[in-house]
Amino acid sequence: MTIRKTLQNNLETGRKALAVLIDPDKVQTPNELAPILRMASECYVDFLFVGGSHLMQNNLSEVITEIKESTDTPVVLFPGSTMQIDKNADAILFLSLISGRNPELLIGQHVVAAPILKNSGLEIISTGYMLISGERNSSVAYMSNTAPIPPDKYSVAASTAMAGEMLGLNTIYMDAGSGAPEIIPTRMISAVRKNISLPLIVGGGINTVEKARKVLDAGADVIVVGNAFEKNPDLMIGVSELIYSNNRTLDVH
Ligand SMILES: CC(C)=CCC/C(C)=C/CC/C(C)=C/CC/C(C)=C/COP(=O)(O)OP(=O)(O)O
Ligand SMILES: O=P(O)(O)OC[C@@H](O)CO
Ligand SMILES: [Mg+2]
Repeated sequence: MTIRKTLQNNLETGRKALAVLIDPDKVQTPNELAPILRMASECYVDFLFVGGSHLMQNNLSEVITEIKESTDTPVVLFPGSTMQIDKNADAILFLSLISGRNPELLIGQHVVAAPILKNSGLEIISTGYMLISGERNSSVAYMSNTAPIPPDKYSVAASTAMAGEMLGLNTIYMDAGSGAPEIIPTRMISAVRKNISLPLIVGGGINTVEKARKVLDAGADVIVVGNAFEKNPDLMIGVSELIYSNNRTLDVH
């Protein structure tokens, strides 16, 4: 089954999913990934997202090879640019930065990437990527040269997601930015959830089980955790149990 289909089924059944974000820049040699990959294979992890807003090292393909050697969990590229395409992954979030007004990130890089992706064998998951601002400027906001949506503008967020759905995108990804001190306000997540019927991915600043619960309860279908697992891989146990306990209840019925 494709990842798109899995996400669509999850939306219909109420299943939730956990994506662990691996930043290739945070490892000097691929074997440094061992602790996080071991933890991910022991926990209930649905996807491994791989990418960064800006990569300093040219090690994406090595990192993906290492991941593929140690786990069957689907690897989904989460690219900051067209340079982050690797056909050994399973899928790619084909991000269009719909919260911004930078044409390069709305459609420009997509035109460049399209012929390469077409022959890559990667599953393409078109994704309306929405940055939400917090008290700190995120790497993505800076790198993309775009203004994120203010955290109290719920109707702007909902309308942006609705437009993404009407344009035919497969998913919406709301991101507070990597390492954000606060998660996206739950009222904003709910406002988006109520107005679209696409799988909703939410990430940025999820660094406790309680924050993960809030984001899931507000309506996220997939939560993405990066920084917190890099600092403390053991946190994956609690967060994945939260997802598992939600999904297990659904299996019983
Ligand atoms: C069309 C293709 C193939 C590429 C373009 C993709 C687009 C439009 C990207 C939009 C903007 C962007 C730069 C997104 C990057 C998102 C990302 C991988 C964030 C991961 O977090 P970091 O911001 O790297 O975290 P750290 O600051 O912790 O390193
Ligand atoms: O690193 P964290 O804060 O978990 O963020 C994950 C991801 O949504 C960033 O783009
Ligand atoms: Mg990074």
